Amino acid sequence: MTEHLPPGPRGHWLRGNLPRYEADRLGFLRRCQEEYGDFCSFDGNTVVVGDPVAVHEILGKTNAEYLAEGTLFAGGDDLDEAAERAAVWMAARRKGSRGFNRRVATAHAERMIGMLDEQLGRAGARTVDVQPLMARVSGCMVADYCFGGEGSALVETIEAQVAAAIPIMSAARVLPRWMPAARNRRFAAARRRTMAAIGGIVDRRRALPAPEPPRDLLDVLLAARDPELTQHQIEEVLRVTLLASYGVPGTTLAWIVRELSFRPDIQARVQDEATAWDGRDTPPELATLPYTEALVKEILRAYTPTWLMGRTVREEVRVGPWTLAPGRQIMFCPYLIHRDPRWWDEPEKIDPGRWLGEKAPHARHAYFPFGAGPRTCLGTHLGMLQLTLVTSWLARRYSIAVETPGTVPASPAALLSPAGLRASFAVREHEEAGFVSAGGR
Ligand code: HEM
Repeated sequence: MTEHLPPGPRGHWLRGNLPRYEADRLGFLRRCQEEYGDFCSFDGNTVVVGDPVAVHEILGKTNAEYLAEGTLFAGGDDLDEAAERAAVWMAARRKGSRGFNRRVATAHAERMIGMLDEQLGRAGARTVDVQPLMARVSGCMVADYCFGGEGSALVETIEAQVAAAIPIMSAARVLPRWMPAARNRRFAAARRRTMAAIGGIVDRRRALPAPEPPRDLLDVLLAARDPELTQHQIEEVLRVTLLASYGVPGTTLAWIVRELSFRPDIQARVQDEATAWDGRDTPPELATLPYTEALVKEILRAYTPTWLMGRTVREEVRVGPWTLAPGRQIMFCPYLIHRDPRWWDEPEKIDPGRWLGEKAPHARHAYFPFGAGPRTCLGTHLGMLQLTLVTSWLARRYSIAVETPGTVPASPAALLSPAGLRASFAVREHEEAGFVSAGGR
């Protein structure tokens, strides 16, 4: 078959569409869709897909016709080498996914509210930047999930690696990894430190008797049998988990903070559910927080942290009416699909209630904050649990004062975050006693 790419804006003769994209990423993608429809060439190498059914099909064929390896906009990756990396990861992922079980998640849930209290306690009465604060909370949570109490020693190392990865992940012009650019060198050094820290914890834990039941993801990975996971597989599952979830729930929490303070009606309903729970030793069951969970789903719709995703074509494929050659990049924007009036009623309105009806509030495949297909998020259940419980506890225990909540712009970089959101968190008088848990106070 001959390649047949969709049309798209011509752009500058040398720099293509990058300058206009960089000036207003979401606006540019939206305008492309309005002008060219659901399939549009960003440049001669990257195709933007806006049709949710086509996106779902692409995600479903990942590892076969498409690869999740590779970075957005980057062309010329070695496809065989990327497919090899995908196969190694999938073998580790299959075994590692056993560590994402209900028992480990429940034990972790009992500790995570204490982590939120600790971080907010450090902020005291000061007005602080919400995004980094909540990123730290989510970093502490994932480190705890992976390593229990030992995780806290790793939080700053991971934070440094994420900081080194952001300029690479959010850039629209990608430099090959072998290029000795400062940002690539910083990333490589941070990655070496992360791997050394993870390897050290795995070695120490391996030398100890295995606890029953397993307390965290590392315990589960070390206990895997028939066959056992290799050291490399264990370290890969931990590395990918730490990086994939570092900051993603935190970004969502930052948007939730904004929404709770911006919308007293929503805050009141979340508080009602939170205060109906009278246990102080165990976190509430998710089933008792339907409105809070609906708010989390709604925020993940309207402010999807992973606002832009992509795949690399591995074999010649047909995408809608177009034919793409191996090596082409596909890009799709969950943010735009989640706000498209063809698939949603009143998509610009934040309405948790839309999730409380019998029927899904959207057209088929038009909601995918956790991705889909064989590379879907491993922490979907855990992420929902973390976000719902932390939101409930935030609304119950803290009075939040946000500076200018209505004017916070969405900043689409590596993640979609509320740029410049600042707030203070004061403990409500009747909540002074706080939550009592093993990992908390
Ligand atoms: C707000 C919460 C979260 C959101 C919105 C989210 C979203 C995502 C998305 C969109 C992907 C890419 C999926 C794809 O390419 O199809 C992903 C991958 C992943 N997520 Fe999450 N995530 C969240 C929380 C978590 C948590 C709490 C963990 C684990 C502790 C986690 C672990 C992972 C892993 C390991 C992958 C890589 C999967 C692979 O490549 O095979 N995520 N996540």
